[in-house]
Amino acid sequence: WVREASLGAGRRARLPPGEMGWPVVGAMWSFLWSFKSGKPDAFFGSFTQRFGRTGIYRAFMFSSPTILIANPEGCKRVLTDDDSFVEGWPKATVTLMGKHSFVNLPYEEHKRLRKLTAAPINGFDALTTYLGYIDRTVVSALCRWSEAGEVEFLTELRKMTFKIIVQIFMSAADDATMLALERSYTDLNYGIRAMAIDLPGFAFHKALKARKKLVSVLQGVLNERRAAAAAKEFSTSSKDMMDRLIEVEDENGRRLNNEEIIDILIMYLNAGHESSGHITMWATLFLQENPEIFAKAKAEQEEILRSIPPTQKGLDLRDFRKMKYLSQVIDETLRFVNISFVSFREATKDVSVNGYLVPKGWKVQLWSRSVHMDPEVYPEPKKFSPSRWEDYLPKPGTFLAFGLGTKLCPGNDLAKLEISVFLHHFLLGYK
Ligand code: HEM
Repeated sequence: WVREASLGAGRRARLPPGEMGWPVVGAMWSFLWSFKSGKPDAFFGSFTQRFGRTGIYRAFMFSSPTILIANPEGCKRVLTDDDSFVEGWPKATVTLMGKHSFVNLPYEEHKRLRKLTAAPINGFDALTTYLGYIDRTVVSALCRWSEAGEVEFLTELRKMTFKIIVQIFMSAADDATMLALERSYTDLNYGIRAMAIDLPGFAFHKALKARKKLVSVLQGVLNERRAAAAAKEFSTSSKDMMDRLIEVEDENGRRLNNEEIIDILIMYLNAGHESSGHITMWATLFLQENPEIFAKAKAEQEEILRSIPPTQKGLDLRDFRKMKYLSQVIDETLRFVNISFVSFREATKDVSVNGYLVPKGWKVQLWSRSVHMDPEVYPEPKKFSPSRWEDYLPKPGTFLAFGLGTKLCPGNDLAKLEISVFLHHFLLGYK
């Protein structure tokens, strides 16, 4: 009531339907309960049931009055309007990713660092450079697991995708560094969407400790790099992302300090392995569970293998771009699993979205999960059906697996390539 009353009667009347829930916790219990109890759609579904299919509601979450949006037009409007909306992630996310990471940067600084870091990850040339390493890492992982008897699939996949992203960002990381980083990321991730309660027993408390470890490991690597640069011990091999971040200057000649570089690395290394590992796992399971889809995907891989000239060693990037059906399997997995189920923003001014008021200073949550599960957008949404993507170009705002606008995931093509390489080998040689 306190939050809403301060808006005044005129603005209050234009708010979307909804309720602010319990004092202090707002809708957090019901949000956490629905995910913890394996019913992730129950939370948003309860708003639709109680307040109608407006696709835009008000609630109190993560200690802030919040507008929840789950319709394609509303999501597109917010994600593409950088004047009216800035990042609005919960306190736990910003603290754990770091105040200099992309979840908290001013517009111009974000633009500059994004340009510097996105180009060397995506695009034809960059991906061609990484393909060989990805292929070798996948093949050796599959061989190792098949000899190991029983392995924990997701854990191993996360190790595999982590190895790839570490190679891209800090090429020379040794095994001990890699292991130390990877263990800490597991704890860090439990705290990222949690409430920021720094008391023993809470996920955020454990995650803060993990962040400290990550900072200390990355600080060590960074110190070594700077020392080597000072001693002019330049490596003759090509620059990795850490080198680029050390060398970049803004228009005034200012370079990034250690704190800034570490926050950017913590964010990229995390974003660059968690989701890819999960999506690879789910895509593999869906293929295994659906023999017809498996057979069709396998036939496509065999066809592509047959089409490569005998002089060509292995598949190149063009061959991966020919994998139409496999790409549909991956898109359907992204839609169906919704690993990045919600994005967070904050309104910098009063804005009208879908005819309702989003008040200045309020948080905005964009529920891509609910857009992907809306039967009016995707008929029979709970059916895993790769063929729904055949000759289908999603309208803007209807497929948000990688986001939209200036924050669109810079690793989208890299992620799809990693998943495709894995599924290629899995389909042809394993079950
Ligand atoms: C299947 C795998 C992946 C999924 C589903 C995914 C999903 C997303 C989504 C939805 C966003 C937008 C968040 C927003 O709007 O606020 C995002 C941003 C981001 N992703 Fe990914 N991502 C994946 C893989 C990757 C990889 C491989 C990398 C690194 C190379 C990466 C790095 C990032 C970064 C740095 C951002 C922040 C971009 C910015 O703020 O400008 N992601 N990702």
